[in-house]
Amino acid sequence: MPDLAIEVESLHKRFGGQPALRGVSLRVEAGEMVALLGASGSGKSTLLRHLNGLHRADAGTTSTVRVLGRTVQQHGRLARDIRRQRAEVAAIFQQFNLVDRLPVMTNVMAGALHRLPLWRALVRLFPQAERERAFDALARVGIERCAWQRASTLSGGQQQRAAISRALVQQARVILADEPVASLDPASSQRVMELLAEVNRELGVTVLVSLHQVEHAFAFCPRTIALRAGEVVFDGPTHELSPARLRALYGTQTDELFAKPDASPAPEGRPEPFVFPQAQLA
Ligand SMILES: Nc1ncnc2c1ncn2[C@@H]1O[C@H](COP(=O)(O)OP(=O)(O)OP(=O)(O)O)[C@@H](O)[C@H]1O
Repeated sequence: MPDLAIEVESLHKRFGGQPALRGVSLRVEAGEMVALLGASGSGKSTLLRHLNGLHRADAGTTSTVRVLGRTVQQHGRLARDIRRQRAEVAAIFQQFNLVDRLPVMTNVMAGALHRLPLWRALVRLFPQAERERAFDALARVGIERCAWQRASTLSGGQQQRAAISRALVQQARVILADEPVASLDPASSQRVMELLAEVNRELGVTVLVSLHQVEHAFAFCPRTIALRAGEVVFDGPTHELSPARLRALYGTQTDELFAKPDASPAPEGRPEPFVFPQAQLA
């Protein structure tokens, strides 16, 4: 296994002439859990989408992306074996992770498609071993009872947990999670972040998770990379991101990075979500 899971060198991306990423460079070691923090429009999704080749960097730049030691793209050209590379990299989005009309189990087993012969994949005929793997993965995230429900009947938090189980079935070595908790209530957000941290800690999966809100970075990610207007403005231990430092980095956008206080209590047996004291922001 390579020491570096993710290497980005001088990544540039423009949309319609407007820069979205301006020379981003970063490295993530295998086994790290890193938060990608930034206010709306700072370039988090755009960066993540370059890591699995869903976006191509600007042609004519020296932009380079390597994941798990293999080149994903260079100078705006995708690697020829990009599909094979994606097999080891799972993407979890804010929503629309699942095919609504299919059972949860089928959605989760889709993580195994890259291991199946084409004819089995086409008719979705999954061997028993893959079914068992999928069931174990659902049990790990605590939604095995939903296995045969349509995906559309799951709550937002359960859908994210199903997406994590699919990543487990995929046997991904890197998880790129793009604001996976942005549309969830505090308790569900906490659970989804706990699960990502557990997968990182217990299975050694590298996790790069983009977050709007700094509280989750403090609670779950030892390291944070912060973006502002397409540039890395901080890369270091999360605990060094004091409110004063955030204020210096983000100015009037700082408030966007903190959760609004929530009156509803956390469910029994779960810790209260971390809330950074708002007073310190002033
Ligand atoms: N497909 C696209 N076409 C045109 N502009 C885009 C596209 N995707 C992103 N952008 C622009 O690039 C910039 C960065 O957007 P991006 O979605 O990466 O930010 P973000 O940090 O993920 O924001 P959010 O937290 O709101 O999701 C923004 O100005 C956005 O409008």
